[in-house]
Amino acid sequence: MPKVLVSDPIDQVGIDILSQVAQVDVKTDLSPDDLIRIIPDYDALMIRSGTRVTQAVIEAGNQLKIIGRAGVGVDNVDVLAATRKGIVVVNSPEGNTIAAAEHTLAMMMAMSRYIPAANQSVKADKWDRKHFTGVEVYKKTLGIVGLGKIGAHVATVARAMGMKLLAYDPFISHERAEQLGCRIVEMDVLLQQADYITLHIPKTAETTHLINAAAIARMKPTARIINCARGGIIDEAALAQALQEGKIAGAALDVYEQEPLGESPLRSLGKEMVMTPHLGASTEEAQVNVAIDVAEQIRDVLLGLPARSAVNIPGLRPDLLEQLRPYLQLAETLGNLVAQLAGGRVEALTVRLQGELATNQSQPIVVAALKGLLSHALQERVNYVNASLEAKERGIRVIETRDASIKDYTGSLHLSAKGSLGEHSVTGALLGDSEIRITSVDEFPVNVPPNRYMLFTLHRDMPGIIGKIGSLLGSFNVNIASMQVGRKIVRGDAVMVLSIDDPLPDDILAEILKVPGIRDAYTVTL
Ligand SMILES: NC(=O)c1ccc[n+]([C@@H]2O[C@H](COP(=O)([O-])OP(=O)(O)OC[C@H]3O[C@@H](n4cnc5c(N)ncnc54)[C@H](O)[C@@H]3O)[C@@H](O)[C@H]2O)c1
Ligand SMILES: O=C(O)CC[C@@H](O)C(=O)O
Repeated sequence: MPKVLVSDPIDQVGIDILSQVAQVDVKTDLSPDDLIRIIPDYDALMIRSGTRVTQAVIEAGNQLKIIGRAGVGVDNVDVLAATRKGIVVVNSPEGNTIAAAEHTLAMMMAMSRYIPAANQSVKADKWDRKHFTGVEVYKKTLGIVGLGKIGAHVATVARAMGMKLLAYDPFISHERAEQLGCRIVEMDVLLQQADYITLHIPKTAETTHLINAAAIARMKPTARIINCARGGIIDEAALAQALQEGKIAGAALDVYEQEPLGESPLRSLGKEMVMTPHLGASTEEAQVNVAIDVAEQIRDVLLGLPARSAVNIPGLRPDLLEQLRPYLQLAETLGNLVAQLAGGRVEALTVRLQGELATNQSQPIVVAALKGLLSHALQERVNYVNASLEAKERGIRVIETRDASIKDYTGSLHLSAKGSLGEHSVTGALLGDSEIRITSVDEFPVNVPPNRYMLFTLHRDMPGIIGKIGSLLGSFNVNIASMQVGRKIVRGDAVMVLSIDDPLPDDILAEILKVPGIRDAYTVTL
C-alpha cells in the first residue's frame, strides 16, 4: 500500500479519502530535518502553507510521486526541483477563493472602523468612543491589484457596497474588467487614485516588493492597503516607516515576508495596523473544499490516473486526457522511434498534428512525443511532468505545426527529428480506437504495428535484396516476425521494416551495411 505523509493540519475529510488507497501518517510540526529524514518512506506528501518543501526535501523523497498543496499558492514548494524529478505538484485553485475574498473584505472593514483596537479597548474595561471614529467605504475608490478569482469576488462585493473600482492586471481583458464594474488602469494611476488598495497577485520576482517606499510615496495620505495574497509583495520595513510617519492611513495584513512573523516593527504600530496570522483560507468550508480537492488528486495519481489541477504538467481536463490517451501513446512510440533513427543528440523535434488530430490541444501530444524521444536516454526518469524541462535543458528545439488537410487517416501524427545520424521522420495513426500503426518512415509509406525489436533499412529497390537480408538474419539466428517494404517509385529508393522476435546482435548492422544496395540500416528497441 502506498504511504502518504500529511505534514500540516488538514480536514479529516481529506484523510478519509486518502485512507481508501493509502496508509496515511499525519505528522504536523515536523522540523525541516525531520521531514528530510522521514520523506524517503512516502509516495505522496500533502501540505498547507506551513511546510516548506525545499529542494533538499524533494531530493530526499526518492519515492515521491506527488505533492498536494491544500490551497492555492505553491510558493512554499520548490516546483522546479519537483518537476526535474518528475514529481507532480497539485493544488486547489478554487477551494478557498471565497474564504480569502471574504477575509479581505473583513480586513477592509475592520481597518476602516478600528474594530480590533476598539475590541481590545472594551475588553480592557475602557469605554473610549472618541478614539475610534472610522471612515466609510461607500463611494470610496478601491484599487484591486490582480483581478483573478479572489480579486473578482472582492470586486463584486465591493461594488455592491457602493465602492468605485479600479484594477491593475496586465493579463485581464478590458471586457472582463468591465463585467466586474472595474476600470483597468496602470499601476501608477491606481496608486495615486485609490482610497483602498488590495493585492490579489501571486508572489513572483516581478511582484516582490511591488509596494515599496516609492510606491507608497505615490499613494494618498488617506489611503489604506490590504494584503491577503502573499508576504513579500509589500516591503514591510517601508510600510512600517510610512505608517509611523503618517504617510498613509492604514494597513491590514494577513501574510508576511517571514511566517510565522518574527520580531517586526509592524507589531508596535497602533490602531491603524490590523494583522491576522495567515487566516485567509481558514474557514470550515474552505478547509473542507481544499482537503477534498487535493486528497482526491493524490488518490487518483496513486491509482495511476491523471490529476486535474497539476501546476507542473500541461493543463488538461481528465475527460480530454481520456479521449487523447491513445494519441499520447502513439506520440510516445513515435518519439521513441524517431529518436533512435536520428541517433543521439537530437537538436530539434518537429511535431505535426494532421487531419482531425490537428483540431486537438497540441501541448499534451508534444509532451508525450518528448517523453518518447527522451525515454531511451533517460529511461523511467522521464515522465509527463519533466519531459518538456528535460528537453529544454538539453537544448532540443520543439516546433509544433498542424495540417488539417492531410486526410489519409482520420488523424495522424508526423514527427521529424534532427540528430547525430541526420534528419529522420516517422508518421503514425490509430487503427480503430487504439491500435498503433507506423504509416511512414522517412516519407516512405508503410503500414506496420510497432514491435519491441525492429530493423529499418534504406536500400535500392532491386531484385534479391530482401532475400539477402532474410538469409543474413537467419545466419545470425534472428527470427523475423514480419517484414514490409515501402517505396515511392519502382526501382528507386525504398525502406524495409522488419519486426524481430529477439534483440539484434551488436555486430549485425555492419554485416547488413555490406549487402549491395543497402544504403543505411538502423536497429530500434521500443
Ligand atoms: N491569505 C490566504 O490565506 C490566501 C488564500 C488563497 C489565496 N491566496 C493568495 O491570493 C493570491 C491570488 O489568488 P487567486 O486565486 O485570485 O489567483 P488567480 O491566479 O486567480 O489570480 C491572480 C491574478 O493576478 C494577476 N497577476 C499576475 N501577475 C500580476 C502582476 N505582476 N501584476 C498584476 N496582476 C498580476 C493574474 O493575471 C491573475 O488575474 C495568490 O497569491 C494566492 O496564493 C492567499
Ligand atoms: O493553507 C492555508 O491556510 C493558506 C492557504 C493560502 O495561502 C493559499 O494560497 O491557498
